[in-house]
Amino acid sequence: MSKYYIFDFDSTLTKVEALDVLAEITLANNPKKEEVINEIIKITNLGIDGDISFTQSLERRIKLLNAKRSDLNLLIQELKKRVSSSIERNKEFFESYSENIYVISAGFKEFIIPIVAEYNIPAERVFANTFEFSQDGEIIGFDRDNVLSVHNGKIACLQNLQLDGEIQVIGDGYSDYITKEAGVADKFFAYTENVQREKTIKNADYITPNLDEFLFINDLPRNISYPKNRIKMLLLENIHADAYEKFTNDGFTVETVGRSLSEEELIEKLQDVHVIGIRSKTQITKKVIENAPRLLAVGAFCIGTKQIDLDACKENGIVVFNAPYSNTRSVVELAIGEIIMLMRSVFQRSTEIHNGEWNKTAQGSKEVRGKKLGIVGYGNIGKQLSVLAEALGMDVYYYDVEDKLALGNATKMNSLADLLAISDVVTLHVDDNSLNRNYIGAKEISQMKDGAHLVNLSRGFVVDIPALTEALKSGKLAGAAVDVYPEEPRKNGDFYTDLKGLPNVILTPHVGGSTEEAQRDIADFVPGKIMAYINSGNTVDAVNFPNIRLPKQQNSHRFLHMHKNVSGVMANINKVVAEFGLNIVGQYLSTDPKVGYVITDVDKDYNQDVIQELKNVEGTLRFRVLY
Ligand SMILES: NC(=O)c1ccc[n+]([C@@H]2O[C@H](COP(=O)([O-])OP(=O)(O)OC[C@H]3O[C@@H](n4cnc5c(N)ncnc54)[C@H](O)[C@@H]3O)[C@@H](O)[C@H]2O)c1
Ligand SMILES: O=C(O)[C@H](O)COP(=O)(O)O
Repeated sequence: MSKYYIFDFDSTLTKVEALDVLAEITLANNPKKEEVINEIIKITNLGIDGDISFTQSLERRIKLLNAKRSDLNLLIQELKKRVSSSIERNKEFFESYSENIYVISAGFKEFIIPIVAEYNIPAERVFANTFEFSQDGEIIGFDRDNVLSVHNGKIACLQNLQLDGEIQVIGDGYSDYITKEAGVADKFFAYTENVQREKTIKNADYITPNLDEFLFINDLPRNISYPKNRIKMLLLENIHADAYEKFTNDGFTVETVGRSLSEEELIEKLQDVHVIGIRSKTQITKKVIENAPRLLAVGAFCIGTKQIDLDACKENGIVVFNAPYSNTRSVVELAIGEIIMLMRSVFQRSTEIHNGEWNKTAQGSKEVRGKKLGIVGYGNIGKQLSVLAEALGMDVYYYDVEDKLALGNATKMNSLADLLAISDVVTLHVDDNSLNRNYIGAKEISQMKDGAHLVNLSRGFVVDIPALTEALKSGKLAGAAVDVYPEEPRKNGDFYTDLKGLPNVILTPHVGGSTEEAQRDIADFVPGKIMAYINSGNTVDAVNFPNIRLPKQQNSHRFLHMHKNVSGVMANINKVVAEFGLNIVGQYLSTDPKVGYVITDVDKDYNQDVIQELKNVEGTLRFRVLY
């Protein structure tokens, strides 16, 4: 049986209502422009929702528009720029199915025909109103004999067409969904790419957030193999709103949760999730990974990735990304601030005055200039801190397990003990490697100068808290600043640490990287990496997977094959490809000792059975097709 696809024009094929755009043009120099445009939009919506008769809505708008024939040229130019994105990228469908596509609109042929002509829809398959012009070219009305100029005109139009086959109507408003109710359409698709109208959605057989989804449901030729709206993302722990916006703007479906989830909660939530975004609290364990059937990628919207079982991800073909640089400056600035606050006992003085006590004293209050700063861990944060601390006049010393080049005048120390012995302030910036558990304990503290200060902005488990508490109580250490704790709560609320109430101890709730700048930057960086992977297979900057930067896909289908790095897999993949006679236009491979990632670009025409055969290759972890 033939199928006919009946498209609405305004807000479906185009992002906008054409008469609203015409109003923008004709009222450009009118001082009451905003007022009139709002009135026109109000009338348009009343008509679309069926709250006033369509003829009434048309009459009222045309009067307010005050447009001329010459304005239509500008309108057409404008509308060409505002064709719906997913319509634009699926020209192939319109070209191959032209005979089955009709545009039925309560808009006007004068601007619809030139727009849809570019999509291979000829004028004879466009059903719409026509304007009436005065002798000097003013739009003064419309052809009232046209069925589309009256209420429920689309029903009459479809009846007159007498199409023999299944009729699918795609549109965004009342006049579209009513065709199904009237029995002249078999299916109604609510098109929500540009507007989401409650009533339209309620009356739909399917909701299609874009044309990709419509084409997917109908198994029609399309530009994207799998509609992005079907790819679900879950963002936890208050990830900056920019990330939500980036993903949704690209068409993905995104859910956000303001806190971290437990293992059980994660497993329940992840059943239909393709990408999860977390920060430092959420534990992505092996059990979570093994119970997340659709998971393709994990985004750590922070630096640390120890909360993620990277090996389990790798073994399941799940790619992990993080943001290694975005929040480093924020940590450094906090460290500098805390070092100064500690050495001046500012928090003690502040607490006293909050408690009603005036204690003006210089005792125990020192400048940082000329003092020795010991940086443990000379990585991205340690190095930046080194430069800033020197600018303040501090003598910088550092210790790192790796060979790290000294920046500025910093002095490299050969052992932790030597660094601890020389420093007035010791600041910890080691990575979240579990070997660093209790790295600074009673022994290390005893190696520090009497009256020194300790700052920990790295990970809570790096410092033995009972030992630190004891050293602060005994006066061995003059003060400490702690931002991270061995156990941190999943959400804001009650919290206890033994360090509570000790004088000259600055306690912050893991906010070293929590600045607007850092969070915004992370929300730009990580989604960029994730989308590059989901949309084109790139694994550049992945933390657990072979990194590969792929060339742009050119008129080809892309097979992404992740497999165990065991002998014979590549040979078997290429054997399958050869058996199916596929023409390879590009092939790229990257491996690490455990996994291989091979990307094969093939000509567009191929036997679909090859996909199952490639999935069956022994050692396959995951297989995706992109086009
Ligand atoms: N408080 C926060 O909000 C916050 C924000 C960002 C980063 N962090 C944490 O800060 C730490 C540093 O981050 P980074 O981006 O600079 O990491 P990085 O990986 O760039 O640098 C860490 C450095 O520590 C060194 N190192 C590791 N173990 C060591 C040891 N036992 N002794 C001496 N050196 C050792 C490494 O060789 C490396 O040079 C990480 O633990 C990170 O998770 C905390
Ligand atoms: O790993 C990090 O980047 C820091 O610990 C910050 O983590 P957060 O995003 O959970 O604050």
